[in-house]
Amino acid sequence: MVQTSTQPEQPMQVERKETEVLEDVKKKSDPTGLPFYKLLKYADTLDWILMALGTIGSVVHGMAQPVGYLLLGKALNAFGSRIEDKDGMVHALKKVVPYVWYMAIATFPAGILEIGCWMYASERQTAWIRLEFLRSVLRQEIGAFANELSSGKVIAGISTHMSVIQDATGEKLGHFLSYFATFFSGVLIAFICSWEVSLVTLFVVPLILLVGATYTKKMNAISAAKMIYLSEATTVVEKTISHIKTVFAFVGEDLAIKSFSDCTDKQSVISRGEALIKGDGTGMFQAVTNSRRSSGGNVIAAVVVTAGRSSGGHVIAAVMSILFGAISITYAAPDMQVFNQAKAAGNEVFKVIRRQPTISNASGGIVLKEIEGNIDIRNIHFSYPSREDKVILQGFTLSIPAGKTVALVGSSGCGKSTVISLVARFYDPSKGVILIDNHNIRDLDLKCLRQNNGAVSQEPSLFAGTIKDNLKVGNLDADDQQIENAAMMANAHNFISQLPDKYSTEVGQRGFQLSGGQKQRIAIARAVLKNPPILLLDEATSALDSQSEKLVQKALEKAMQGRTVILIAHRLSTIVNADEIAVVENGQVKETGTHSTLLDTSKFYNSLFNMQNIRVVRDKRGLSEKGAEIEESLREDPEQEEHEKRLEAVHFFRIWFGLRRMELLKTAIGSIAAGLSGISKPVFGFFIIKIGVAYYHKHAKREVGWYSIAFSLIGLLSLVSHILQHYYFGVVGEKAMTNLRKALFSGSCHSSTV
Ligand SMILES: Nc1ncnc2c1ncn2[C@@H]1O[C@H](COP(=O)(O)OP(=O)(O)OP(=O)(O)O)[C@@H](O)[C@H]1O
Repeated sequence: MVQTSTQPEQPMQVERKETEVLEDVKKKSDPTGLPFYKLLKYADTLDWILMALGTIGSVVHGMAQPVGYLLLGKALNAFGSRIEDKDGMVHALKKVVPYVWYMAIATFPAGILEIGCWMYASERQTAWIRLEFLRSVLRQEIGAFANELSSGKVIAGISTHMSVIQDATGEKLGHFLSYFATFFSGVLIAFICSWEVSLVTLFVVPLILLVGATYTKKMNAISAAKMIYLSEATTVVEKTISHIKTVFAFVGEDLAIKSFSDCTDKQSVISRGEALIKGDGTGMFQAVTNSRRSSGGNVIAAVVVTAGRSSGGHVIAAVMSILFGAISITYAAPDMQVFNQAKAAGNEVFKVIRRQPTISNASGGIVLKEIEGNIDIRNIHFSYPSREDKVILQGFTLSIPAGKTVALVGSSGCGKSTVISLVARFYDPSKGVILIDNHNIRDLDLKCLRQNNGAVSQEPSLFAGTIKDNLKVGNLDADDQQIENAAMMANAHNFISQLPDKYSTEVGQRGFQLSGGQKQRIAIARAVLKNPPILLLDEATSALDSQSEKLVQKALEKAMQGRTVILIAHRLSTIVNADEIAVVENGQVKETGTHSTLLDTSKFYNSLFNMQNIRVVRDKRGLSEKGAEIEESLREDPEQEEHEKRLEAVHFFRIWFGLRRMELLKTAIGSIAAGLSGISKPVFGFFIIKIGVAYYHKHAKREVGWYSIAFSLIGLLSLVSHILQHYYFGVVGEKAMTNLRKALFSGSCHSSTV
């Protein structure tokens, strides 16, 4: 059973076994990803300059640490070699102190350059990628949106994926370079201080790289899969919210939450693996670097010092520079994870950017100055790309002379709307041609074709914004008078004038705050404002009551005058005046004629007419539009606001209270482990100083040996604590996120019913 917010106390049972999900991961993830440099594809000259400055900042910032160890080594020498001579010690220290100041002064602007330049450059580049992504999405053919470009994928692409790319190509890249600068400058300084000790210490580096490579490979696959599951979860949310009324009407909240939970559960399973790999990886890094600090390396250092080949301070500087250089590479490991995520995200995003639409709306093709509106549909065969086996049109032929109105009738699903989609060239037929003014529409410029088509569809689609914004979609240059005239023609002006803000009234997401009939009248007004020679009306009056329908019908008749119209309507009253009516059956035009001729010749048309005469009598009883309905829906409810605030608070606390006792125990263990990991660092520092000073003592080798054993034990403890810290916090963090997502999602699903 899947946990929902209504049953938060029930344990989440992950139905899929871990192996099953990881198999899925292998199938879904593209192990190659996108080469990282391709993420910088949109960098212009200014970006490259910013990145160069950022690199300088990162390198200087990164070098500060080993330079600091060098200075520490020099200070230790000043102490160690002049323990009895205080004046000499102070004199030697005075030589070192100015360099400490220089270093401090240099790191300040370096830090600013590192963060500022990288962040600004990545911000600029992702703005371009976002734009290209959106351009590409809007260039695609309609068919692509059924599958490849689902709304969830597009939203995840433009938001989640983009912020991962921005993070990786900005701040994280700066940090990454800084860590590597620490490593390389550390190695250089170490060799200058003592090449013998450096060589021994360097043995640790291949091990670190091996651990790093294994870690990166595993994280790669996981990052890609997480992206996919995140997109899936986003799609579920988008689908539910965009059809929230239907979800409520069919009590589909629990089903929606279950689908969402399935996605987040898969993500949880992956995240558990991720946390383990992260813990193992970080712990191994620590173990490998600490292994060098153990007895063997330090004893060799003691030999070098007692043999007089180097000073104690320089040996300490050499060891610390290489080790902390290697540790800084371990700090770069989480950045590498972000790079992997960015490569996976980039892969998804650039796939969309590179996608070539089968019907391109990029300029090209014949631009007709004026379209008369003769439409000739010849022997069209068509099936939808997502269901190629189901043939919708097979030999559909119809001629519509300019200025005439042809109505299509036929049983539901026979392909009437499909014909309209083909005339607007949302799809291309597999066989046959559609000619407009004797030009194959494939040869016409797509924008020109669509600018000359005005469509009002079965489901009028309005954008969030004002009524005026929505009307202006038809003609961006229209003035207020033209807008009002179009609204009058569509019988929309009256109800718009009664709204509180008239034409400036917000219609809400997808016109949520308007009734179906009002939305449809705005869509008609929008098409009228466009003033196209060809009108495609697909059930344009379907959402209107009989009284409004009559008024709109009159308006449409006016609007249809002088234009070529393809009209689809189930209500015959809408089509009786059409110049020609075509009866569609089995993807073909079976009969044509006027209303009166078809009543005699077509059995289908005749029975449709008789059926509707009965219904019209019934319909008349119940239908009436409530003018005040909208004002009511536009009014804000203070109690609702208060309730929402309370819900917000509840959902926030639910993130933590939703965690069961086991998770709290894990948090406690993770916290203790994190505390130990943190403590281990100053303890290491303490022993390093102890070892450094021991080099100057009589029994240097023995003392250094003991300290080194203590060092190894702390190293082991640090390994275990890092693994536990990352694993438990990773698991609990993911659980808390899952709880939050579910609480938010179920909150929005249930909010109207609570
Ligand atoms: N985007 C799509 N992908 C796959 N199949 C589709 C798509 N749109 C419609 N169809 C299918 O194509 C067939 C014809 O649909 P169409 O909308 O053209 O029918 P219609 O005659 O306009 O129906 P109605 O009168 O109910 O609106 C239907 O079987 C429908 O399921």
